Amino acid sequence: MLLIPPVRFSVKSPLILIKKTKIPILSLSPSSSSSSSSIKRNKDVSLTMQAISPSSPLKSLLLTRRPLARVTPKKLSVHCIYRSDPIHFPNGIGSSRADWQTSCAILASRVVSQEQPTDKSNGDYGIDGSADHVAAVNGHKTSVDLNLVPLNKGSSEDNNKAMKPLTITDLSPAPMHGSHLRVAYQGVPGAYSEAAAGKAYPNCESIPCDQFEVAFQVVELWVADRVVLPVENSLGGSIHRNYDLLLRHRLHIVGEVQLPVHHCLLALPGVRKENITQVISHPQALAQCELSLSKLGLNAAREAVDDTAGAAQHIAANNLRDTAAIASARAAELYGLQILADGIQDDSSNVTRFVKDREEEEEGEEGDWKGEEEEEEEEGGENGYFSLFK
Ligand SMILES: O=C(O)C(=O)C[C@]1(C(=O)O)C=C[C@@H](O)C=C1
Repeated sequence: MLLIPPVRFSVKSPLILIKKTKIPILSLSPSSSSSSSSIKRNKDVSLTMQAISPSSPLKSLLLTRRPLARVTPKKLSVHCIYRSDPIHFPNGIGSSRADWQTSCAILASRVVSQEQPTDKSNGDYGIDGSADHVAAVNGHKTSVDLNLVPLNKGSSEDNNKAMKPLTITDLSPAPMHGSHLRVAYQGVPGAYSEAAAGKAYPNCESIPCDQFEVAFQVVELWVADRVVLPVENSLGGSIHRNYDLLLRHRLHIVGEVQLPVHHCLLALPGVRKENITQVISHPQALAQCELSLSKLGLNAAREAVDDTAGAAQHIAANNLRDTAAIASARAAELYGLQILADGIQDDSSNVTRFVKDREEEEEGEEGDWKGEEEEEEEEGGENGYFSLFK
């Protein structure tokens, strides 16, 4: 797993950005009512995904449609500012993925061209360059707009890209194996789900998402290749909400990984147990440490938040000197907190079971990814924790 280098909290939050992206309006449902939609169009028709960071992981993807003047297809590139390099698609097909994205941009331009304003006074997008943009179809003059991709005069390189037709390989799902597999998880860096992603897919590029729903969507939209999500804990039992999500989405379970969960009580440096009036964490983590918290003599209210590392991050961001978080030692390191107590899970063999999902396979594809799991088992992958659900 490509572990994200620890960031000091004072440093601007790490971002993953989709820059100046021209992508088609896919089956992206504006299902979230979140007001903090992360994809916006700028005035140059770009879609911009902003602020995917520990403080603000990948959020629900909402598109707003506006009248558009002109579309110039460009490549999609996803950047994480922990690393200076763009995300590469595994097994050497980076260029074909880029081509796919360019091709999608062509489709997008066809969609958005239907929204183009009727003012063509600048003659910008007529294929023949004429201002009134009258096209000939089958020898007949017609005033119907053909919605053609605009040609950049003088730029044959751009035009070649724009004219490239889609092929079957452009439509194949994201590559499966090797390094830089992109794995979505719910939470911020330091969450146990991030650790599970790294255990399930060593060398993967983990993608934090603020909600499980978003983690599912990013796989469906090929922003990520996999999602890893907790379904069961040895103390807390089944996580029903995630089973529901599995039923609702077109993702397929391809394996499981079990993660020993070792909780710590974290607070700002210098804060003592006696100062703590509130303990915040993921509800599962609170449940898994209930007895230990009492034994520690903490006279503190419990408050549930979205994920354990998010709790640690919240304390650091808001300089909360009366609040402690239950989270991992890695979260302490990432957000500059001290460990007040270590190993506070009530059961020393506290284990959470995560499943690995990928987009549902197309017909005829099954053999490939099944082989992938079998291969991992043969290699003793995940210390024998893998099992197939199929
Ligand atoms: O909050 C996190 O760090 C998570 O990864 C979620 C989660 C869970 O949903 O059960 C994962 C493992 C632990 O059991 C506690 C919390």
